[in-house]
Amino acid sequence: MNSKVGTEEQRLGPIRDQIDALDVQILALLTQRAQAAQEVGHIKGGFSSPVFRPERERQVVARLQDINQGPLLSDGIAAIWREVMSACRALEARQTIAYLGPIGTFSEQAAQTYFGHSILGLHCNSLDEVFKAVEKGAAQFGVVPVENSSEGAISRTLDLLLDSSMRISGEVVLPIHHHLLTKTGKIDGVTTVCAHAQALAQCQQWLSQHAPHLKRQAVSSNAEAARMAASDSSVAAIAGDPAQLAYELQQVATQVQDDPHNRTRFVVIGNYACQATGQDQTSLVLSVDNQPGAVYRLLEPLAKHGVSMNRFESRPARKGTWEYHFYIDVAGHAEDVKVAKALEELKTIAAFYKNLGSYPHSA
Ligand SMILES: C=C(O[C@@H]1C=C(C(=O)O)C=C[C@H]1O)C(=O)O
Repeated sequence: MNSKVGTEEQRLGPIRDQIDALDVQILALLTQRAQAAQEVGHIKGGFSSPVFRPERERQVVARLQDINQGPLLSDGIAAIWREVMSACRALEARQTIAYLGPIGTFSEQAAQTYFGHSILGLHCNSLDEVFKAVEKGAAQFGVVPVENSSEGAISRTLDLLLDSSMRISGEVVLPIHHHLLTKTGKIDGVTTVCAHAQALAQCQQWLSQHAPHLKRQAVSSNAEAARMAASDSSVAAIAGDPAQLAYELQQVATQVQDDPHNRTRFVVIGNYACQATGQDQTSLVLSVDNQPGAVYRLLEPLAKHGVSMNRFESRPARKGTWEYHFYIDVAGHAEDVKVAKALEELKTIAAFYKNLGSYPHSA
């Protein structure tokens, strides 16, 4: 039979029938999966154990990516199962996730990318509020930005991580593309460009070159800037796709961030201690006495035990002296043998030592 015979509709018809039949089978299997998740929920309920197990979800996805033979791509498998697990998890108990609001922030996108869409979002006005919401139990987890590839560390998050009792249980990296947005897509009559201070900094060269006459005003979030632009025709916002969609704005200019590869790393904070997956990272805060060679000695145990360092960041200790806290991410879980040995030695060397948590590393 010549498969090229017939009109487009005639040829698509049987394939669509096949897809419809497959969807019914997928739904039947998803229903069984959801029932199994409900059973897990009942058992966990009896033991009062946590609903969300990031390391288990990581393993579910990794195993499927491993056996996948295509044509679905690995990213596609991750995206599909993220939502499947999110919906199944919500049957155990819908998780409340705190992040910097309002609707349309990159933090919201990060939360949805990490937890899927079957969550309750708790919109906070500041990073401090996100930490408070999780600390007092109003949310099970929070999602906060920790570093940007153009602008470096989000210092408020680093300070809050140091002071709070929350631990890190996950991370998610998002590409950050900013647009210049107004209600009409035109710039006439606009006098002020609003955005979060971080976004203004990430777009400063573009603004100086293309819109030097606009007054730059920092506001609490890019989404807040978008909300303002939607109601005030003298305001343009710098914000991303989620905010543009949420506030029905038009692009005056697309991708105005100075670095086309601009990315932000977010961490998931909560009370949960992740078990090892074999692909983990551990975040530490350390300080040393102000002596020659102190930082060198601090890093020696890592080198000695073959533990690689993924990040090294310093931040003033805020004591009025020239002392610093070092935020160090190392590869591996704190319970991996070589990491455990290195950390034991680090503890004896460091003037201050805090383990922020071990969690599945986002590749
Ligand atoms: C089903 C479980 O609970 C949650 C849902 C999961 C899923 O749908 O695969 C996996 C881990 C948990 O976040 C479990 O703990 O196994």
